[in-house]
Amino acid sequence: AGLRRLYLAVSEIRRVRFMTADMPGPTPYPLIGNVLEFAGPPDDIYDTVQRLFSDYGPVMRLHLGHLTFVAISEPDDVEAIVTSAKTTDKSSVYSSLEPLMGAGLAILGGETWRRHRKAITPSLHLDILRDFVGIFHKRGIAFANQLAALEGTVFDVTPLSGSCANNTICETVMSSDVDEEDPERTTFVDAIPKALDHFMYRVWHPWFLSEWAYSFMRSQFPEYLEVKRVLTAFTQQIIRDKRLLLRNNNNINANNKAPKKRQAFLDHVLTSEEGAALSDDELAEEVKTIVTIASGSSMDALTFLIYTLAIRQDVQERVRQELDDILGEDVDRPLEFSDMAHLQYTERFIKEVLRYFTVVPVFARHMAEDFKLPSGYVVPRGCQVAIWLPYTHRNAKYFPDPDNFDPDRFLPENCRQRHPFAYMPFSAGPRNCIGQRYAIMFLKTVTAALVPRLKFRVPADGPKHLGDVRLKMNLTVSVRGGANIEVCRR
Ligand code: HEM
Repeated sequence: AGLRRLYLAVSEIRRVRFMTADMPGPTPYPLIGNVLEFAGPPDDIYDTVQRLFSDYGPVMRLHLGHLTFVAISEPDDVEAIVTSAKTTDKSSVYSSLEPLMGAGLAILGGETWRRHRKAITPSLHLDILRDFVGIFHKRGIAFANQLAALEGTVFDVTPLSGSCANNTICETVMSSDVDEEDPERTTFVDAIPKALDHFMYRVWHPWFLSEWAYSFMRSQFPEYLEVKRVLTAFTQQIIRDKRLLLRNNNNINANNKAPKKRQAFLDHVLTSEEGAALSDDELAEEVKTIVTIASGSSMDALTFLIYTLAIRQDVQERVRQELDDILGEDVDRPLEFSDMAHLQYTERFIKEVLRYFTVVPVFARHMAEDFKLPSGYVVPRGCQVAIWLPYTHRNAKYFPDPDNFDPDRFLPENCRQRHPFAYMPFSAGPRNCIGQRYAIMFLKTVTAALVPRLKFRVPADGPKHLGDVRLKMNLTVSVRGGANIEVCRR
């Protein structure tokens, strides 16, 4: 039976290779395929994919060991993949993330994914997010104070954005105050990019996707195990703390005192009808997924936002002006949910940041059946389809003068004619980001806390133009060499 399975697997690989042979892409070597393209330093990978894509795109075939990826970028192709009910299963490479990030929504497939998605989505409803604005504001002020204390120095804002994002996520997931000084928290935030570095390394060296095979990689496996331990220990702690808090709240109720207002995401999942579909263990895995994914992506988004303000003083001034108009004399007034709709330039600015620096640059699906793309290629079953968004987001057909940073591209009159799938930093369709609105509200509120208090700039040897910013990627994109900035109080 083992031999038969091997024979079938090899036949499938040969079928995939045969059916993708006429697609554009670099010439593969036998067995290893195109992995040598990525043999340089890991920090080069982003530039390598961009280079390959401009040579071969908008549809490109890559063989990585036994896996074949078809990378797409044209909005019609992307739309077909992300909206089809037949292509909701994630690429098999993501399963190697499970020990690090949990068996949660981002990784699961089939019926289990559907059940989890139904259980979780209602707990990020707008009515619930409304309650989070106060936490976003509080965390934004704490972040502003932390940055103000660094006045007179040059520093990489990335880890600090990471702590702000993680403190916020934990507080909104848990509804308890977080201990900012907790060394476990700092270790956890540091572990997220490391975890993603391991993941990326294994994608480009796919024979290490199995944990067993990776254990032979003596130079990396011990650190991998440590990262896994840190991520797991921290999320277990969150759930333990939450249980304790719920028990204490119940005791307060029993003593007939006023119960604490429930507003955390986890409270909603635990008490909602939909959330009951998840067992305790499944919920623990979801918390692990959400805390790591949300912290990691929000960290990079917040860093790009601040870095853009530092490089583009004119944009910073317009954001400040808008906040000045909304907050007036009272800079200390906490931003409220009702203010969100008035922050129109700030919203366009955030959208443009997420176009210009696509935080999640690529995501991939597994093809269970042959699938004909609108561009004409047939993607065979067993193939992985990767959506390479930086190419889409910088396509002059949809974004004229694409390397120019211009928030006004997102004025309603400038969006009307645009293909709806030309801009999708949060993906789209049934597997889109469940944290999209959360992320936008978080970024808006933190911007409103930072900009009236602080002025950002880059040091003299920093990039003069946004186009000079070099990028690197693991699962998310970040600034190569660190997002070094200076701040001064206003
Ligand atoms: C600016 C910040 C963020 C960006 C750019 C982003 C982007 C994305 C993208 C592109 C996907 C689709 C990935 C795929 O199909 O493989 C995704 C999925 C997901 N995101 Fe986000 N995200 C952000 C913030 C958040 C936040 C704050 C949360 C939670 C509160 C979150 C939770 C998730 C989850 C759970 C999924 C998986 C959904 C599923 O597969 O059903 N994200 N995100």
